[in-house]
Amino acid sequence: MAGLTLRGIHKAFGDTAVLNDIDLDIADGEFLTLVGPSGCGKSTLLRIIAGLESQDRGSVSIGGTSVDHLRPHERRIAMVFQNYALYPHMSVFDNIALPLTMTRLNLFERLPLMRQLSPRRRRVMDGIAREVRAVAEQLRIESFFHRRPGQLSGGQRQRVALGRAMVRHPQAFLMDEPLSNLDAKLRVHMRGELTELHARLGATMIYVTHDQIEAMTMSDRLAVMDHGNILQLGTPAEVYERPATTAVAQFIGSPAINLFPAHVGPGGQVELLGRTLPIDVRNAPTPELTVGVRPEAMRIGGGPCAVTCRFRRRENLGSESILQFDLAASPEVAVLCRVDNSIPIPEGEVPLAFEPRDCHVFDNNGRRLEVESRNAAGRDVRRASEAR
Ligand SMILES: Nc1ncnc2c1ncn2[C@@H]1O[C@H](COP(=O)(O)OP(=O)(O)OP(=O)(O)O)[C@@H](O)[C@H]1O
Repeated sequence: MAGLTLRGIHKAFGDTAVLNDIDLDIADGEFLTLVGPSGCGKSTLLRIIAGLESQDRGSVSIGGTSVDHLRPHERRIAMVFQNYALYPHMSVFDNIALPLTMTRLNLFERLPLMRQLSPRRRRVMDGIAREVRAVAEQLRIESFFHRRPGQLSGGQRQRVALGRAMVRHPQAFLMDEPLSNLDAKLRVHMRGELTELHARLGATMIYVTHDQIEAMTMSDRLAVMDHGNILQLGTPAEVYERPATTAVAQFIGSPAINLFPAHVGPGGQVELLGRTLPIDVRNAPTPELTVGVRPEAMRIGGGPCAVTCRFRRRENLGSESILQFDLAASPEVAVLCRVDNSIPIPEGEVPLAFEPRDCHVFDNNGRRLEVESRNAAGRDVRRASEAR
């Protein structure tokens, strides 16, 4: 396995730039996820790493060596796609063995007629069969070696596609939304399997998804992308706890973060919908602010930090519910609150409270401010300085 380095990767289709000078270092054995909304450039970046697309500028290195001049199959990286890309007329065994038969048998030896006649072919195929079996055991797919892809479930097909990637012992795995064709239950199962596989193989994996739950649960680090830029690179916890921009805050976290318009009050504190919050923003670069509070940080009830809302509807998730409210002052602003199901459904106008330390403050350009806030007892709970 190997680490990867991307430097200044730029790509445009016609006049439209889809990747803007991307720099990224992926450590050997790391599980890095490219996550972001549809069309932000994730797949294009992956295809450039694989050599399936060429960049306009910049370079890709694998294991410290530039691969810009190499064709896809020479880069020794394996790509797994959402549509599996299996050959429907071939058995599972033949699909997995294909990368090995293509490189180890010559054209003549690949002819069906030669199966019995060439002793060298038999020897090579015995070796290939051993390797295919070893990979299949890891993925628990030996029992359907003789089936065709059409006779498998989506999860089984995805495992076959993984097997075909693994058998090549690539320097890195590139995965483009590999679970997106599976139903919800199978996705959860395969998430676990992929995480275990990564731990077992110690493989470098670059994974593309627009599903932020996959990104949060599987990755060592996330690169959150938007409009061809990496907005933030960090561990799932860092990105969730300290989103660098409003766009990252909105994309990471489910249900999505609540965003409220606010500004710097006369005393240099956050003023939100007529209330002064004990959060020092004297150093904010713009007077207009946005305050984000995650639905799980809001509770029904009053307090020094609260917004008045009107109950709209409840989404029951089993043990807990997402309650949707309209902001009383601006009914077009939806406010979400994640609560335990033991809490009675509120009626009419209710206050929703939160702690100052749970507020994410952003300037007018959507950039995070590291702020100083005081808790109810008046103690400082955060230091001030700009995050980026
Ligand atoms: N071959 C192409 N020709 C022209 N435009 C393209 C081509 N491939 C991709 N694009 C455009 O480049 C942008 C980025 O596409 P890309 O597939 O990388 O996005 P993505 O983040 O992977 O999206 P999704 O999550 O929907 O797969 C999109 O606007 C897309 O329409």
